[in-house]
Amino acid sequence: MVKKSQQTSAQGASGVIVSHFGVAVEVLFQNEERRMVRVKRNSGHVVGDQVRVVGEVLERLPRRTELRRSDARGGVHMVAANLDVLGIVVAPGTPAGFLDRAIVAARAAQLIPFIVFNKCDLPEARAQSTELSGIYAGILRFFTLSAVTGEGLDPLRDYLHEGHRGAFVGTTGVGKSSLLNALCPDINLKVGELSDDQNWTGRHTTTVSSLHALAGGGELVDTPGFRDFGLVDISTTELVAHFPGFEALEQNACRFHNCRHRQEPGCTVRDRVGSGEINNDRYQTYLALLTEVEAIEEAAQRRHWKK
Ligand SMILES: Nc1nc2c(ncn2[C@@H]2O[C@H](COP(=O)(O)OP(=O)(O)OP(=O)(O)O)[C@@H](O)[C@H]2O)c(=O)[nH]1
Ligand SMILES: [Zn+2]
Repeated sequence: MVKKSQQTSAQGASGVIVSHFGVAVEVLFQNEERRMVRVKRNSGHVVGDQVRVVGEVLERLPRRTELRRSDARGGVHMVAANLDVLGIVVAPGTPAGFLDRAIVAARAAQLIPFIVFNKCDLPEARAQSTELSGIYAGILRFFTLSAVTGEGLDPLRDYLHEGHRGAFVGTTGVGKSSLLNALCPDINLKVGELSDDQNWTGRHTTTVSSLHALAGGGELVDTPGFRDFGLVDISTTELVAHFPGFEALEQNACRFHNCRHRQEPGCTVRDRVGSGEINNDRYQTYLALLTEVEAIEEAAQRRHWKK
């Protein structure tokens, strides 16, 4: 009997990268087989990459989406490929502005964002979750839950079971790990098993990132290196195109195609704020964020000119 993976070895067998150990990746093949394949450090492969394996050579197939992060020194790193959705996790006390930025960044990366308001068991959670769901629940999926007590987890499970592949982002301490553990109980177990394999993982087991299939459908990517880092900075163009609250705006609604919706004549956004169709609070939040993003862009330009 020739195994299916051997039959297809000439053209290569295709699969998806489900774990990354720095010097090796684990590939899950279409026939459900799993195998480790060595890669060069910084080879550019990430979890979620669709690959073809010929012998020991990995060929990466084109990506649908890319999730990237920036580090403290402004470097940009790829986190995961081919995600569909991005769960933006907040909890009581999350700084205002984080949500809008994260939503814009997700949409710019062609991921569908959804919001998880975690720690709803805390007494101070109620007022803030009501306020945020009032703003966002009409715009995107909004889940209020507690990763610790399990309250409110089922609607999120159902959403993921629709077949989405996603990951969670959020500031430190909002409960991303707790949420992953609650949704995929096998997560700790898996990491433990793999770290016994010293030949492949060596000292680098702590940086492993992995893709987990949920029993009822859907997949979640655990991205340990992502926890403390922000999403890649957004540009003014992305902000204008993706700000939550401006969804109903048709393309080229304003007189100028590159309208920033501030002072420009013929600005449909300002008209709609005037008529109440666009919420004024949302508009003011947009203007504040626009000013901030412009300042970041100008500072980057100045650094560029000095070089
Ligand atoms: N009360 C309450 N506490 C929670 C909940 N979820 C997480 N926590 C607590 O919040 C703290 C941080 O949780 P983590 O899951 O480590 O948060 P994280 O977002 O992964 O944090 P980083 O790894 O630093 O980014 C822990 O003490 C958790 O026990 C929740 O639903 N309710
Ligand atoms: Zn405008």
